Amino acid sequence: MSTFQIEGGHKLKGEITPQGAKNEALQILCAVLLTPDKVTISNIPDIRDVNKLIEILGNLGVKIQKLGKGKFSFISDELNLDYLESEQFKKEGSGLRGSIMIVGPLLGRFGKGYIPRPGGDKIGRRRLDTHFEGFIKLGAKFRYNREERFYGVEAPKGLKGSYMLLDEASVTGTANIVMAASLAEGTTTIYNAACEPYLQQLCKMLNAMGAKISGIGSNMLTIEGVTTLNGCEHRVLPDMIEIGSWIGLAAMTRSEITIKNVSWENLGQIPDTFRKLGITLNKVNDDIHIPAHTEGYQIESFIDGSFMTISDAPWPGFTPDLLSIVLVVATQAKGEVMVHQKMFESRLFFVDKLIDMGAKIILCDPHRATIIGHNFESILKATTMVSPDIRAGISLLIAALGAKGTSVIHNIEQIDRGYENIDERLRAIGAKIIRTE
Ligand SMILES: CC(=O)N[C@H]1[C@@H](OP(=O)(O)OP(=O)(O)OC[C@H]2O[C@@H](n3ccc(=O)[nH]c3=O)[C@H](O)[C@@H]2O)O[C@H](CO)[C@@H](O)[C@@H]1O
Ligand SMILES: C=C(OP(=O)(O)O)C(=O)O
Repeated sequence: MSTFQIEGGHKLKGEITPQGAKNEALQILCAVLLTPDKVTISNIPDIRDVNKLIEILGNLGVKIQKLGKGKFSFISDELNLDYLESEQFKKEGSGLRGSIMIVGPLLGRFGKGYIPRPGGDKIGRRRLDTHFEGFIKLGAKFRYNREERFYGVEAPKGLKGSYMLLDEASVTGTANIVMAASLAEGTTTIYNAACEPYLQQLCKMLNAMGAKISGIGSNMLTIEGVTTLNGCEHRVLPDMIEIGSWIGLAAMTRSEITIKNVSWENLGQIPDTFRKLGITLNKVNDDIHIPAHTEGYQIESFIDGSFMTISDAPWPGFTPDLLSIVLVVATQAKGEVMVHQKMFESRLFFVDKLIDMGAKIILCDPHRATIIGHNFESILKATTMVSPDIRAGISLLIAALGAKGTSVIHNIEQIDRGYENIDERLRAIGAKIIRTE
């Protein structure tokens, strides 16, 4: 278990460039399995989850070549599908959430796909019903081995397009079904589809490979199946969750920071949600400039004067992955806000650590927390803590950078799952942070 030692209370300054998006990269990497041709992908983040998925692809027989920083080519012309039934795969496949998305492409192209119960953040129940109900609608036979927690789908005669109304707008579920349906016979319509930029990017990539997908960006996707897909080149968008994390970091440390090349048109509600906390964000070309909030920042109220609530919703709503950041930033705002995490049941428990540091937070129930900001009149105290999940981890790191004294965060592997080389990048803008293995 590695550790960060963070000396808080220093102003940061400079530019930071976001990495490629973790959740997009996980989808895009799985899509390379759909074609025997070469697929070249750039802006792939060098993070634990993505590297684990690349390793799984390698073990499946995908020929992988590193072409430069974040740039790889993949050729899936001779796959070793026996790997899917090996003990090694049971271990490796369960190491991350994103591995679930190899099932759709394999089912579409080879008529079978298997997966152990995938890992990812322990932030509440994370069911997979939407994925498998979708595959069943496309004609696959489903089996689940409860003891081994191993899922399997088979369609030896191929998949047939169908209409489906998803029970929830699952991000990885939609990606999985879209990939399978691209190689099905006939037309598939997915209503209540998720439509995050991750999915828009995946659909654009599939169309570049010869798929026929329309409705991109909406919650109704129509996919006319094709018999084969070909190679393509694709570039992953900047990581909007990292961008939101750096906005929070700038506000909490009252630092002037420029976040470079953010792809403003793909940020949805993110800038305006931070503005509701009173944070000033300037659009300078495709960068976000955050001035030093020397006088602090004041949380807005709703038009009728009522108490601000920030909650998550499927895209184009506010992403649940940034609520932990919103929460930590609010601890030093002027005013009060309720954070309502609707999707996940166990993602707010990390507030205990912030309360230990002196933050005024009432955890109303597992989904809702009320934060009463200090307006920098009282600074958080340094502490020692364990990072429970990726976004709580980065939130605690931001809290530590804004706190007085030296904090220690254990289990930083959680942070490394999603943030590339974070200590080095933060040191480059003036943070005092040391990693010990
Ligand atoms: C690898 C990856 O891409 N992970 C992301 C993906 O996970 P993932 O695809 O696993 O998440 P899902 O979209 O399936 O759902 C996440 C949770 O939200 C609930 N739910 C979902 C949709 C809905 O309309 N209502 C609802 O309550 C689900 O029951 C589940 O508990 O999407 C999540 C939701 O944006 C993000 O937190 C994860 O970072
Ligand atoms: C919940 C997250 O990731 P995963 O779905 O990979 O666990 C996240 O990125 O915040």
